Amino acid sequence: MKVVVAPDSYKDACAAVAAAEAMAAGVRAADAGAAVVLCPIADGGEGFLASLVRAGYVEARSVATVDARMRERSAEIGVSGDGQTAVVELAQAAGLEHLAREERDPLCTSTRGVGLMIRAALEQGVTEVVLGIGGSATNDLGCGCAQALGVRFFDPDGRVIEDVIRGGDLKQIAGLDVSGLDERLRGVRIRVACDVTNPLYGPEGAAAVFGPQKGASPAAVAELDEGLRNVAGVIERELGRSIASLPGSGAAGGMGGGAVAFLGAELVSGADLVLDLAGFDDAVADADLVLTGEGKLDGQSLGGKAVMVVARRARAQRVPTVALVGCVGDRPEAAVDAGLGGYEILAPGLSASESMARTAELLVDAAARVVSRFLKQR
Ligand SMILES: Nc1ncnc2c1ncn2[C@@H]1O[C@H](COP(=O)(O)OP(=O)(O)OP(=O)(O)O)[C@@H](O)[C@H]1O
Ligand SMILES: O=C(O)[C@H](O)CO
Repeated sequence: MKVVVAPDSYKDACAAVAAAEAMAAGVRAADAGAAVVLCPIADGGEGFLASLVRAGYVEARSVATVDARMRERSAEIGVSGDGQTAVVELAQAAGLEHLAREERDPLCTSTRGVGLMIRAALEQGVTEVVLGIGGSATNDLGCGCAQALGVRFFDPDGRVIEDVIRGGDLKQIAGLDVSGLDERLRGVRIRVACDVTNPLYGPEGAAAVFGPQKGASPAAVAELDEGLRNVAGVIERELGRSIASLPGSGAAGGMGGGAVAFLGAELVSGADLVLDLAGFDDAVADADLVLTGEGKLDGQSLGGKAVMVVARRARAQRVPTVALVGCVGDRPEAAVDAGLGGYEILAPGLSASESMARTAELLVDAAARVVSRFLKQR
């Protein structure tokens, strides 16, 4: 038999790549001759590139960039085997993890380094850029990134802002000009995998929800929120694009919205993107079964959830999907009604903490159980 294993991460318990390896071991324990294809899933945040490299979807190349406080640093981008697609992870440049606690202040940080990495990707001659965003130290709506790629911003007196734009500068922006955008971006498709679906501003927006973890005080949050609102208005007026309530617009301090407005990017589910890179649809075409999974399966907001994306794509080729889950929340049957073939709880008898500590090992057993049952029923 052939099984495709495509788990999400089990938050706080097991990374997606390790989960996929454990599932594969379980499949082989039940059927030594089984062919197994591993397609672990990742969201756009920190670790996006590393997991795509580990999964073998892209190869890492070293590039020069700057961190959120504009200090030079070396980072990595990923390039696919055919040289057509580059993967750029925002957190490699503008990640919060590169700043010491006292350096964290989204009024003073910028996504300039992300723009430099996109430039490096364009130098490789790719036709597609996949940008993973999240885990940022920034709240600049991607203006620093756009500036590095040729977008010009103007102050209320109509003067070009020459300094690198940081979160604290957003409220001064009164105009912009995208005509100087790097020409190589034309004809390059940019897709953005966001780690969250928040809108740009307001109570659920980038500054209010993620500003504090980046070091913003309540006053700074209010200032950043006002800045995001201001630039969204400028974008709407000058580019005719409304980004405020796009889901994911508020990811990475507004980088999601900025990528759409300045770079013509599409915001997509990380799961769909990763499955494309992994060649999931081709792998499923002649498969008998798909295994997916996550920490907790519940019936709420099933839309963009990785396990449901996997189930939908497998079902389109009439291949059943079973989710191996640590535990269930509210109404897990809703997932089954929405197209999941079924779910298997790793170890219903164990306490949550014990189950979490032993996730990888329990995944081997659960995958073996599901496959044995599947073979018996055939
Ligand atoms: N092995 C496990 N056994 C029991 N519970 C687990 C296990 N692994 C994770 N969990 C539970 O699942 C929770 C995380 O759920 P999940 O991995 O689905 O992430 P999420 O953030 O809820 O959802 P999503 O990744 O879809 O955004 C953990 O906080 C924990 O309560
Ligand atoms: O970078 C951030 O702001 C968070 O990870 C949400 O995207």
